[in-house]
Amino acid sequence: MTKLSEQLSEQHLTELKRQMKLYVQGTQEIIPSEELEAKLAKSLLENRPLKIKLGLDPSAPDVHLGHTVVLNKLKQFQDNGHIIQLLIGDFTGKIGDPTGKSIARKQLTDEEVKHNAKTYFEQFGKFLNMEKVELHYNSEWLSKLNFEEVIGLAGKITVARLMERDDFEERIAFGKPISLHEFFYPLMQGYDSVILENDIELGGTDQHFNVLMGRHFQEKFGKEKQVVMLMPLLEGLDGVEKMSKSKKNYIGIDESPQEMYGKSMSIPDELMLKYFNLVTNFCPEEIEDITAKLESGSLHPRDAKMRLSKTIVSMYHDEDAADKAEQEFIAVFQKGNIPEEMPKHHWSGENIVEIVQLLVTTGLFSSKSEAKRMIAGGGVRLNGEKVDDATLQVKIENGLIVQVGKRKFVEISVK
Ligand SMILES: Nc1ncnc2c1ncn2[C@@H]1O[C@H](COP(=O)(O)OP(=O)(O)OP(=O)(O)O)[C@@H](O)[C@H]1O
Repeated sequence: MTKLSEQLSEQHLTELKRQMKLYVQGTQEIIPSEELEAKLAKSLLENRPLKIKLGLDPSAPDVHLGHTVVLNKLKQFQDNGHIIQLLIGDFTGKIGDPTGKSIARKQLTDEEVKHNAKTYFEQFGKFLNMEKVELHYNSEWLSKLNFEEVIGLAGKITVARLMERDDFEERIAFGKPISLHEFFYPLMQGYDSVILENDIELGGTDQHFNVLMGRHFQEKFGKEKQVVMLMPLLEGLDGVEKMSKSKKNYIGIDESPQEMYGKSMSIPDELMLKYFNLVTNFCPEEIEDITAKLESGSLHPRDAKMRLSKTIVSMYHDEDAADKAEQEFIAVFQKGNIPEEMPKHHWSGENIVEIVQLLVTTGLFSSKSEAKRMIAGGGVRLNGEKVDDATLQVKIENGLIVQVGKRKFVEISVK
């Protein structure tokens, strides 16, 4: 217990414990945890809300479930009366955040930055009360620094400290260039915290280096140091890589109920509990219950995943849409039925064709060898019948339904 918390009333102490428990839940790392407790204690004593910063690189305008991991944590703070500061890195966006990239990112134009930022705000309204959110653009202060001030800022950090960043180390090791301006990215992100005087900065664990810069520079400028809270990274549909727009392994929060449901059903079983933890609002007891039932075998993983998928759809659409998406999924994939609507392919070739050629011509595969592999794996059906033979000659008929895996369908139409 900190000294400050000793000055708290019983009521405040209970509140402090409640909030600490909430914020710690699901968070991967708090640097340092005792400072978070001290800041919360002070906030209760002085009846002053804390300021929580989230920095956003405006190069990714589509909010996906990965982003919601940090957004849900922000919402907890907002629900408890704290102030959310969203910082759009419009100035830094022009440089390009090198995090996780082995080459320099392309620089964005003013228009691109503005458009992307606007899209972010619209989508964040699904989580946060935007009327209470403070919006900041770092061009407000960064574009005003003169060269002397920039040199002053650079004098407050060593090159060795900047070189600790993994992707810089990697690029040097592989002989790839790093431009000097890229070194300024973490400096600017740190300086944002000096200006915003935020108490906490939130981010995914991939932001570890950047958010620590805020602590470093606030101290150098004689300010109270921010606490850093890092959220675990949510893997995408492939189950391996971080969910990310550029990796195309994401579930966007603006996607249709059917798309969202289908994509959620395709995540690997091993990731299910992580998704329950990070992207739903299930309480720890409910998740423990699901875990125990899965372990004992009394809950089938498919049923648990259906519950997850339905929850995700109802969070971003509504219960009715979630029910409908589920019913459709059951009809199509579990009973082996085919959907009412599917893409049509107007056939203009021979009326007898080899199955692999049919799969390539309809665009279901880009090569015959890929198509052959799928047939060998039992993933191709014609009018619901499994195809075992990759040399099968198919008679083209109007209304023929070609199916690949559980979710891809094409209907052939012949004029
Ligand atoms: N898959 C994820 N899991 C958890 N947090 C994430 C994930 N993707 C992004 N975040 C977090 O969301 C915040 C905003 O991220 P940012 O705008 O840099 O997106 P990004 O990582 O570039 O996304 P993308 O790779 O899809 O373009 C950061 O704190 C980042 O760590």
